[in-house]
Amino acid sequence: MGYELSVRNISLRLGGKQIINDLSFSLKPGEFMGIIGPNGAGKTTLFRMILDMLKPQEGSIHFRTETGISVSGPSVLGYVPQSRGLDTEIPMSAADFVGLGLPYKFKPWISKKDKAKIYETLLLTDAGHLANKSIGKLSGGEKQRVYLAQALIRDPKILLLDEPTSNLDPGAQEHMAALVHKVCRERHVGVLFISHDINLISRYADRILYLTQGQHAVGSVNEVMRPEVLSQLYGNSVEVLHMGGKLLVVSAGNEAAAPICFHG
Ligand SMILES: Nc1ncnc2c1ncn2[C@@H]1O[C@H](COP(=O)(O)OP(=O)(O)OP(=O)(O)O)[C@@H](O)[C@H]1O
Repeated sequence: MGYELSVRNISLRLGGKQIINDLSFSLKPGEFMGIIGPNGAGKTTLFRMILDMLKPQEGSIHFRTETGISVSGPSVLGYVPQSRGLDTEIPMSAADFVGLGLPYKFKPWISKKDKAKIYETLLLTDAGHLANKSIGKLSGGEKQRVYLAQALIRDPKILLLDEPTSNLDPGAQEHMAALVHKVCRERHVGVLFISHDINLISRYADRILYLTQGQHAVGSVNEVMRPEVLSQLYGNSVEVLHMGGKLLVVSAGNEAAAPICFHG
C-alpha cells in the first residue's frame, strides 16, 4: 500500500529569519520530487519538520494511506541525512551498518531472517558485494548506496534523501539517482530528493520544489525553471539559459552575468 505526504500551509521562522513561508505540496505514492535551492534555503529544515524533529509555527504535515487513514510520520519514513563523517577506522562491516536500521531488539545476535533482509536490501542498492567490507573504507558512491540500504531496510513508504549525490563523480551521481528512481517506481515509494543539480534532477523527477529566501515554487521542471518564476522567487531579474542541453540560471541584465546557481 502507498502512503501520501501532505504538507499544508507550513511556515517557520528561525533566528528571526523566515525560512519557510506558507508552503503547501503533496507527494503521492511512487512520485519522485526533487528539492532544489541555494545553500541556506531551508531544504534540510523542511526535512526536519517532515521527520517531526521540528514543529512548523503554522500549518500541518500529514501522512495518509491511499484509503485516507492517517499514520505517524516516523513509522513510514526512510531518511538519508546529508553527511555522516564516518571514521575510516570504524570497525563495522557494511552489512552490520545496514542492520542498525532494523527495529531494535533485545538480543545480541542478528537472526537469519534479519541477515537475509540485510543482504536483500544491499542487493537492491547494488551493494551486495560490499556486505563484508569495512564501511569506513568504502568510496563515497559505495557509502551512499549502503546508506540508502540502511534507509530502506524497514521498507519505508516515503524516502527523504538529503544531497545523496554531493561529492560523487557524474557516473556515481547518475547511478544513485537511477537506483532511487527504480525503488520509487517498483516499490511505490514517494521520494523527496535534495540536490543542487537541476540537470540530474530533471532526468528523474516528476516535479520539483524550488526553495529560496523563504519563497518557493512547485511544479514540473518546465513549469518552475522559467525566468518569470525564478525572478519572482529571487526578487531579481533572472535568466534561464539552455546550453548544450543543460540549464544555467544567471542574474539578468548584467554584463558579467554571474551564475547565481549553475546546474551542471
Ligand atoms: N536551529 C536553528 N536556529 C537558527 N537558524 C537555523 C537553525 N537551523 C537552521 N537555521 C538556519 O536556517 C536556514 C536554512 O538552513 P538549512 O540547513 O535548512 O538550509 P539548506 O537549504 O539545507 O542549505 P544547504 O544547501 O547548505 O544544505 C539557514 O540560514 C540556517 O542557518
